[in-house]
Amino acid sequence: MTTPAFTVRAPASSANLGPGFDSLGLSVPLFTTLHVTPQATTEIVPRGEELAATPADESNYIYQAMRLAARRARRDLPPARIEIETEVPLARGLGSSAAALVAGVVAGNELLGRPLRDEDVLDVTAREEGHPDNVAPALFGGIVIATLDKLGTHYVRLDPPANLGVTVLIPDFELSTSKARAVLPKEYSRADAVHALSHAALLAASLSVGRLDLLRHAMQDYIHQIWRAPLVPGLSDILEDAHRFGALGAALSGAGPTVLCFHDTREPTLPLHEYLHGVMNRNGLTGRVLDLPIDTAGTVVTRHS
Ligand SMILES: Nc1ncnc2c1ncn2[C@@H]1O[C@H](COP(=O)(O)OP(=O)(O)O)[C@@H](O)[C@H]1O
Ligand SMILES: N[C@@H](CCOP(=O)(O)O)C(=O)O
Repeated sequence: MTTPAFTVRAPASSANLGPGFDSLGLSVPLFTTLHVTPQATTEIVPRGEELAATPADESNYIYQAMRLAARRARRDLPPARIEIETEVPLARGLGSSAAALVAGVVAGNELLGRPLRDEDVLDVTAREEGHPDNVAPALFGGIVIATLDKLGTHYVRLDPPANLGVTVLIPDFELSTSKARAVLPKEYSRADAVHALSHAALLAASLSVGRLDLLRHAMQDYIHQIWRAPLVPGLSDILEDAHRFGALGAALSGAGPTVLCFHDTREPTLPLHEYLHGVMNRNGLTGRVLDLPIDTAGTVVTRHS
């Protein structure tokens, strides 16, 4: 590969964290990376097995995202060679589409000489994807609480509390976000609404002041996980039992099928890994279990001279 003019690196994200449906998420250090070189014609080069099925032409989601930046800036996108790599598994609930969207909009903005501010990038990407709980952590890193409504996108970014780490179980099967949204009810009772808003508020507050002891209670959710559980074998068991193996709290990551557990980084995670592998085995699944820190950098642009 010739040296690109610049590289954009956007992280994966874990959305919802239980009750924070469409509003609360965090970023983890698995990256989608774009290497961009201005040249006379546009060339899209997806690399690696994970991206083998993604198009190598202008219909590629990342190129479409770059054009969104140009449209927002009312400019034409200059032609470039765009090489795409990713460590984010697609359609597993780790925000691969948000990482692609954010990376693309940031790359388009960079190619245009940065006419858009971070707030514009957030607004464009949140409107496009509809899930600020993925795009805001992918853009800013850390833990983000965000709202998206007709007044725009508003957010607060938190640095992760000390000693808080993440363990993810990433099954080998794909589950598209649209399929996992289609199983959700259209309406909820007042009791469900009160349960969700009180637990989401407690979760945001607990994360902001480092009350790790409250996470397990605060992460209870009846808005989306019970409806999605039939699509994710073993999820209900993990939500019920993971605390007995060291998890500080557990949730479906995004729309699944990945499951996220919080752990205390001062404690061994081997019992949790053994438990999670056991759940997969009992349900006839294969997959990976990884310990990850919470990413704090968000999307990073590196210029190569
Ligand atoms: N790096 C990428 N390049 C092109 N398309 C991508 C990339 N990452 C994700 N996508 C698109 O996003 C889809 C997955 O989005 P989605 O179902 O929302 O799951 P996820 O939870 O991974 O975001 C993929 O099937 C693919 O169409
Ligand atoms: N709040 C959304 C989040 C989807 O996240 P993804 O990583 O699965 O794309 C939802 O729960 O539908």
